Amino acid sequence: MKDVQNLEDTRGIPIDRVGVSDLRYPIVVLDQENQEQHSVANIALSVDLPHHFKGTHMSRFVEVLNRHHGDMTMRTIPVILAELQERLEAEQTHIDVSFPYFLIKKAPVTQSEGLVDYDCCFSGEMNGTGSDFSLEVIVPVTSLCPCSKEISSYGAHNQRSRVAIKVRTRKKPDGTWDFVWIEELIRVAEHSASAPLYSLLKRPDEKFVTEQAYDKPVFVEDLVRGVATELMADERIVWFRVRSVNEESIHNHNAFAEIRWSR
Ligand SMILES: Nc1nc2c(ncn2[C@@H]2O[C@H](COP(=O)(O)OP(=O)(O)OP(=O)(O)O)[C@@H](O)[C@H]2O)c(=O)[nH]1
Repeated sequence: MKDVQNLEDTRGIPIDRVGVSDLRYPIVVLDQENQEQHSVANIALSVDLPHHFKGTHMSRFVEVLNRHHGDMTMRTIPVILAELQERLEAEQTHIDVSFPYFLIKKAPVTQSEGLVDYDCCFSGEMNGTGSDFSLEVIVPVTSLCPCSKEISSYGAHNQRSRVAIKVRTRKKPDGTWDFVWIEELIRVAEHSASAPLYSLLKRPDEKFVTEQAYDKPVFVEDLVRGVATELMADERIVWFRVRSVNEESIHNHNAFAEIRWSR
């Protein structure tokens, strides 16, 4: 059977990234409370393709993924990237693993438990000079406007905000990266907000979070500065990007702010 992918291409045009995307796959990630958590990821795997190759070997991406049975951590991802380099004879390999992470949240007064979902993404890259890993968590929170509260006789406009925190951690002497839990980044975002979000609130809880938000008004600028302050003080973090988008309740548009920083 002819191997078309192995034919030569004569146009002299290398391809930066080629591979598979939107591959839905069951994964297992580390969970601070329960050791591990099962989820379903949307995965993209790719490699670079030198100009003289007609095509990459797409089936091998899935073969490599299958060998790891969905075990997705900052320790297994470099191994997957190295295997992709070898199986696909590639210089550069990339992986993006996007998945929902669920946290049991206890309501502030009744302690009623409910699950809140957080969009997360592990991204990894490996090339001839080294490797890179980043973790991103998008944390929905409440923000209540300081200006609205100050100028109004009563009430203040408030809304849901999505705080996206993407971090890179310090590389240790053994070549692995310092570890940061998803839960830690969720807490950092919630510390900067007017109030956290919950899935289950009884009336005493609703009263609590309503007054909690009113007592802690924050601009979108305060949200990102609060996160930045905490991450800058964390020696494990060597780079971060924090971006908050407020789905403004008084406008038909959003407010946003972003800080990028490296140590
Ligand atoms: N490079 C490339 N492959 C494609 C494209 N469309 C489909 N394919 C894939 O080509 C794959 C088969 O090629 P290979 O992965 O090389 O399969 P193979 O040659 O049997 O396996 P190896 O011996 O490991 O190379 C199929 O799984 C298709 O998904 C495309 O546009 N480009």
